[in-house]
Amino acid sequence: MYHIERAIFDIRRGLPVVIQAGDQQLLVQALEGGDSVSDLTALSGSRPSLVLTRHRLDAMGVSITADAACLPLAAHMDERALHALAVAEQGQDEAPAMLSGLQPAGMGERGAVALMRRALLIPAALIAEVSDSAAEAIAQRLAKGELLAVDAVEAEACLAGAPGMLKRVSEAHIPLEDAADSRFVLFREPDGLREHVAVVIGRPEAHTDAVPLRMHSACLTGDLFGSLRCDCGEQLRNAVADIEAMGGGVLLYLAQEGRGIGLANKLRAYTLQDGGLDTVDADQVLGFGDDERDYAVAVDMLHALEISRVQLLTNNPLKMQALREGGIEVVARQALYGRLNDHNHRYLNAKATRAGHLLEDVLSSQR
Ligand SMILES: Nc1nc2c(ncn2[C@@H]2O[C@H](COP(=O)(O)OP(=O)(O)OP(=O)(O)O)[C@@H](O)[C@H]2O)c(=O)[nH]1
Ligand SMILES: [Zn+2]
Repeated sequence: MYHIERAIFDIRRGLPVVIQAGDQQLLVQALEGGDSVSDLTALSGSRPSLVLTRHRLDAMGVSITADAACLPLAAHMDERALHALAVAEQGQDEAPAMLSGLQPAGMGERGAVALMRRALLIPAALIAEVSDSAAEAIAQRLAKGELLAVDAVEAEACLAGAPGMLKRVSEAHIPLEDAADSRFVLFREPDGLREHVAVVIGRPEAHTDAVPLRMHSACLTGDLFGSLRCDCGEQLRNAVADIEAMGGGVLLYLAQEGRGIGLANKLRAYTLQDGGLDTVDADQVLGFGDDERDYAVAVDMLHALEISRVQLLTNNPLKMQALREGGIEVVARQALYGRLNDHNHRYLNAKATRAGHLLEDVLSSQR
């Protein structure tokens, strides 16, 4: 894991890393850099390919069964065309004509996309096989520590986290406006990349039955700034007040900004939504699935807090399912709403119709 986390930092800085897939060596780079194609061509001695996810290809009208596919880049393809293919910031796509020659992604290519996802970048990768003529120079750079090499299998597994390895780091009493007796407990994932907070309200252990629980995914725009595009800020505050009124419980504040795609990608998705896409389609155009969140970390936090039976404050059936699959007993669900407004009603409608969220009550109040 040690190499993987360092590789993620290099990738986020726009540097190439080597992925070792069997006896094949691939150079991998994110798309968010500058002259990445020419740099990668020079370094590898071969022509790069672009790895795109099934979701991204689907959005361009190409259906594949594998998770990702690889497009050899034509010599004339410039950075702008590449970005149109992978990033889609311009909105709907001019891309399909450029998609001939797709090949199934191998282990190395899949590992590359997993690294991009974990790094919260666009889930597409530039990739080039290290040619015989470049092998010696690459070996020297690896030996000097100027380049990092990671194993393809480890790269592909980097999204799964390390169950049971979450570190409880620090805690403090933080009186909240709606819940004066609150304690923030900070947890850090073993690779050091993400931190999550459990807000322990009152004395959850006093519940002899199920502990009131909110699992809240971070939303900088809504939680902190009161963005009207979503209902997160109000849900967050209402959850604290509800848990206090229920006699105490826990709110898990999870580092899953933008349903796990990260803030940079959420802002891209918002721009695509301004062009007419709904919240699910916008994520798909960027290359993501309907919901990229994994709640294993929440299950770990509950284990650390010795909580195994909960009443969950949510409208999202996937959260209940994920907890049950993680061995937590969800004995009841309580709805949790924010207010509808002119800016968020399309978002909430899409959550209900596309993602199965239980929002009938709040949406029907507007009809
Ligand atoms: N990708 C993406 N994420 C969004 C958008 N709007 C809000 N979000 C994110 O969606 C998540 C919402 O989190 P939650 O409120 O915990 O979860 P939920 O799935 O709405 O379910 P409940 O609130 O529990 O019913 C946050 O991470 C937000 O940042 C959007 O348009 N696109
Ligand atoms: Zn939000």
